[in-house]
Amino acid sequence: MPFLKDIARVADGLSLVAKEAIYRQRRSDGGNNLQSLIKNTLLSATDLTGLTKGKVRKLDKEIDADSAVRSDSNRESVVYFTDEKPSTSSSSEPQIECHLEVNEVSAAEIRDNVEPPVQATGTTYEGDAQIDSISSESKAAEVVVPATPQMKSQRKLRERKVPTTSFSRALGFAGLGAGLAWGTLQESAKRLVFGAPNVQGNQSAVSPYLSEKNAERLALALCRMRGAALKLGQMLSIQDESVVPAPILAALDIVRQGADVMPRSQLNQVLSSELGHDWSSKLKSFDYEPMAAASIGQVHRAFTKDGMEVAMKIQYPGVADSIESDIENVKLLLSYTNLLPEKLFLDNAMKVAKEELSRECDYELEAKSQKRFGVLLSGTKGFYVPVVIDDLSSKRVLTSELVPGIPIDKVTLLDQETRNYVGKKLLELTLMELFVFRFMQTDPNWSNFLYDESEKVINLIDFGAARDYPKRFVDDYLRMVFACANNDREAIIKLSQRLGFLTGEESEIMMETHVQAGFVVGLPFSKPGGYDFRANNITQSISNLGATMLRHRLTPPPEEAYSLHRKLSGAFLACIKLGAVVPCREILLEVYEKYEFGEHDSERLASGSE
Ligand SMILES: Nc1ncnc2c1ncn2[C@@H]1O[C@H](COP(=O)(O)OP(=O)(O)OP(=O)(O)O)[C@@H](O)[C@H]1O
Repeated sequence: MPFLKDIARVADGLSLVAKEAIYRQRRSDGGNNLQSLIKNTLLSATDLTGLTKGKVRKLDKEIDADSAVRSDSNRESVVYFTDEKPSTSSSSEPQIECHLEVNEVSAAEIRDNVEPPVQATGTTYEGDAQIDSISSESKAAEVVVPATPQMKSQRKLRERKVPTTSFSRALGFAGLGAGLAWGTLQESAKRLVFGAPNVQGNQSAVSPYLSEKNAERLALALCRMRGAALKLGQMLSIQDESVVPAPILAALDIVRQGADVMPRSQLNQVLSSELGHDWSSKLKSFDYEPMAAASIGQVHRAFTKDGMEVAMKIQYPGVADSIESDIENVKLLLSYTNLLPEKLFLDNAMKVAKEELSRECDYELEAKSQKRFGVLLSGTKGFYVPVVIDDLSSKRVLTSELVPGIPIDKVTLLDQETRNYVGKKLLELTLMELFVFRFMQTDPNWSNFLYDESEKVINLIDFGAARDYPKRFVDDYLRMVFACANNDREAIIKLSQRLGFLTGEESEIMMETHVQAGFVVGLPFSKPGGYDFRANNITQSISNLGATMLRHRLTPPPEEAYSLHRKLSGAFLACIKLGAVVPCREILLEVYEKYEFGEHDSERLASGSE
């Protein structure tokens, strides 16, 4: 009785709204607020379900959707500050002396000529359907996330306040839940009358919950909510269609086109409370048009008093305090949709996500990691970490030297030699982080690597997800990578048990699938000479095996694996995207030969010796 189930879902969604209303009523000091409460509740709910409100931003620069070229003729968003009149007002608005000076064109602006003006960030992983399409060099740049026709058009970015209180956020999720349920009911009714769409293998055809409209609802709500839910969505997007349904992946693509943008008043409030009311006195100019609207914060270009061009990452208010509840709300939504496979061990993934997100919201920690990476990589050719500007940074604002460069997906437009070089550097960096520093930036989002062609340098940004790995884990992990590279079945099983990927009680099919997955991952490292990432569809094979493992595994992966595998698969996907030819085995051997295994287990596995 799917129809009854849908009605139950609507009821669930509405009961979430009602629950919030009752909760709010209990907290309020009487019945006076009831009327406005009901009004606000309904407004918030319908606002999020309809998602038609909000001020559409008048961008200074228009996107040319095809060429992604932006016109820089109008820079009204840049505000200039003078020495004479530092802002001392108690209001959050900075003192504005004059507008509209014309900046010199900087390297970063040149870079922006190949980027949309407000760049959404997010984990730019591709599902297998897209990886499939990379079969030749010429196709390397054409990979796109599948989007429904409705979604393909560029979404107009909206200027909308971030819901900051836990109440308004919970209400947002409740509204979304009700909206999704209502959408499901509508879709079910449509199907009753017109019949279900007959698209083979398309999950949206199977479940009315996954209609295109609902996916769009979900995406736009995430864009408004921002924060943990959005980040979680990005994390989920690493999964392919066998795990996360295609319409949801397509919805996440909308999200990547740009989260909503904070209105100026909210932005000024954050800047004042974080850097003091005189924040503008430390700057020559500040561009209110964000360079990027990310999940946790938005990034603005500015010039310091001494003329350094900087990127200021400003956190959306409230997101740090609502991680826990946001994730619980997402979990509720997911479980009531009943869409994700049980063996995803969602609870574990959510727990890890909570920890990662709280770290990512702490920009002081990120600044520390950024500085640490700066030191670690200072002697390594080909990489640069921008300097942190301490007196313009705090727990919720992070200011760094602005660095030029194009993100990895744009490097695909450059020649083969350059793509090989960038692919090689990315793989070197990944192995160095894990096996040399034991400290890794675990967010492989392509726009976190900005390639500066003139210097042949990859500028590294975004260290929010940087973390240490214990020596013992890294020791065994290196042994396992080596076992995979050498097709050593026994060692793979032994190490997988030691690392906690297997319990030893698994079925034959699970064991075999696990070993096969190890062989596939080890393939690029298995033979000397350049490995051509265009030649084999690693991710397709892994995904097929992964689907089997999801059905048969007995234990969730060790905690370290979530971030590590995200990063490692990101490095592979980047090489695939680049269509690069990379001497992977040589890179691994160099690391392996210099590696000093810990005392706890000095045994080198037989497969480890060359
Ligand atoms: N120092 C910098 N120089 C140049 N561009 C920068 C710099 N810092 C940030 N950006 C731009 O802002 C975008 C977002 O920055 P960043 O990745 O640090 O934010 P985030 O909130 O961590 O994003 P995410 O949603 O990926 O976690 C980057 O992709 C890049 O385009």
